[in-house]
Amino acid sequence: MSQFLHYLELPYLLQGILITLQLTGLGLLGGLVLGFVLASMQLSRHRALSAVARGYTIVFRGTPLILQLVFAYDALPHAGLTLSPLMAAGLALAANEATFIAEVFRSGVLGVDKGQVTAGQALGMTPRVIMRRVIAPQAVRLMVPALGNEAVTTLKNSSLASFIAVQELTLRSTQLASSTFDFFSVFFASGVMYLVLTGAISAVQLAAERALDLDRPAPRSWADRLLPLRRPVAAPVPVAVAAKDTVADDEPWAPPAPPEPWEREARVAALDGAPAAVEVGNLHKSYGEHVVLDGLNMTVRTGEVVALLGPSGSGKSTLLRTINHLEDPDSGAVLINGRRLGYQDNGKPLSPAKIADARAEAGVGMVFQHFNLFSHLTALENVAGPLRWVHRMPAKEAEHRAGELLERVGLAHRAGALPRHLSGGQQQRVAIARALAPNPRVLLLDEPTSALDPELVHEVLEVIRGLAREDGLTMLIATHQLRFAHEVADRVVFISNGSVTEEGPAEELLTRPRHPATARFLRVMGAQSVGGVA
Ligand SMILES: Nc1ncnc2c1ncn2[C@@H]1O[C@H](COP(=O)(O)OP(=O)(O)OP(=O)(O)O)[C@@H](O)[C@H]1O
Repeated sequence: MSQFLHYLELPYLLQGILITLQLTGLGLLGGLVLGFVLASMQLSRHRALSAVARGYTIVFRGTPLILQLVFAYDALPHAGLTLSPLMAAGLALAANEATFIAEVFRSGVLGVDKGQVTAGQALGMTPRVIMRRVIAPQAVRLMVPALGNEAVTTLKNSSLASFIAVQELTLRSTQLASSTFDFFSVFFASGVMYLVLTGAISAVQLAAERALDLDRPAPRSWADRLLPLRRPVAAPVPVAVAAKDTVADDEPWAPPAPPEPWEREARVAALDGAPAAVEVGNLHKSYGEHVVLDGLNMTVRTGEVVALLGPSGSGKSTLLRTINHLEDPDSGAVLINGRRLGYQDNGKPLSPAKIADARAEAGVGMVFQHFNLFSHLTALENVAGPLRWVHRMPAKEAEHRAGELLERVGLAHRAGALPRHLSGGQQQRVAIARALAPNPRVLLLDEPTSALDPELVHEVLEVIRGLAREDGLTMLIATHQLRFAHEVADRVVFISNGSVTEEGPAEELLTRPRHPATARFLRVMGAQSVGGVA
């Protein structure tokens, strides 16, 4: 036992630990830098870069590290690069680790929900802003456990450097054991030293995971306070505001009646002669052989609310995404307030960064079926963030506007909540507030209630109804809610087989369809909804 304790504090072995740590640091830092480059190349749109990175990965992941160590130490001098044993081992470790770390980076980036990236694009964020504000913060959280693992692996792999005579802990332990013949005590002490080192890495990993944990409770001890990156807790909100979100049990919700004929007439008169906000001309879009939009034409006037109906798979989402240039059309044109989004004046497509700016300028807001909120941000940050990052609004002003909009959708009391702590209806209301924040001229809503439980549908419809009736916002809404379309829409456009089958005033089309396909659709959908349309 005394020998074991003696070895634990023997300077010869302690210096070995120092060299092990240097080697691990070289391997890990080099691996992180090279891994980042490799992951970026693999994720790049340029096939040549991606192919080079994959080739590198195949070679360095598919050959033993020990061969790579020997190569770096013995073969590189023939190519004119002579390195010390420590540097050669560090280089080999870094080159090998990089392939695994690149996979960690890549899976972290790919692990972020694609819907959030689409939402970022729709909000006018450039690819760089999306990477920095949406993907990276979430990818880092996904990557920490795997990176901790890689750090431990690098530390253990550093022992292979003994093959090229690097004086690290394993080599020194072997030398000591050979000279003292006290194999058990020496290797036991060496094992304990490795355990302390890997334990320290695990502790750092756990601390990082905790620091990045969005659900971390408020700090209770001084140690908690040392951890940075805590999410701010929203200030309590007056009960009067909080009460807005709840519906009393004894007050059953009933859908409001459709507008009176005079109300409809007043709206028709108000819209008469209004300029076109969205013009879609001869739009074609196919996915491979599958033709989704086949020469579709339609117009939405400023201030008009148009309900887009059609069977499942008829291309409603594709149309909305193409209007906002989230999809490239194969041919045809989309004009937003008279301007073609996504193209230069000479007809050439804009770069992704320029498209993002054009989107922000065009003022098209979008609400998605699955909400697509940024899951690492609170409700308030979801609304305020894009105002700061895209529209350069000062933080205080952005938060103030976000607070107002959350109050408007009845969610001021949930401003500090993460999306996963909100119900589906609440998430969709936050998504609507986020889309409204930059004051869009046109709002596209892609089946905003179809992912919601039936009892949550009305709270979202109430908000949209308010936008149509009180704010006079131009809206194009893909929906299966016939009663809602009847009540809110000025006009209904029915699409099937990639083009407009029938369109007309909501009242007329929903109650007296002319085309058999529309009549069939309304019969099926009407039978599914309680009470049908009327
Ligand atoms: N990225 C894609 N790649 C291949 N096919 C796609 C893609 N996006 C949509 N589609 C196909 O295009 C067709 C139209 O899809 P879209 O989502 O636009 O229909 P929809 O009318 O919105 O349907 P739903 O009412 O069910 O949401 C579908 O057959 C769908 O499978």
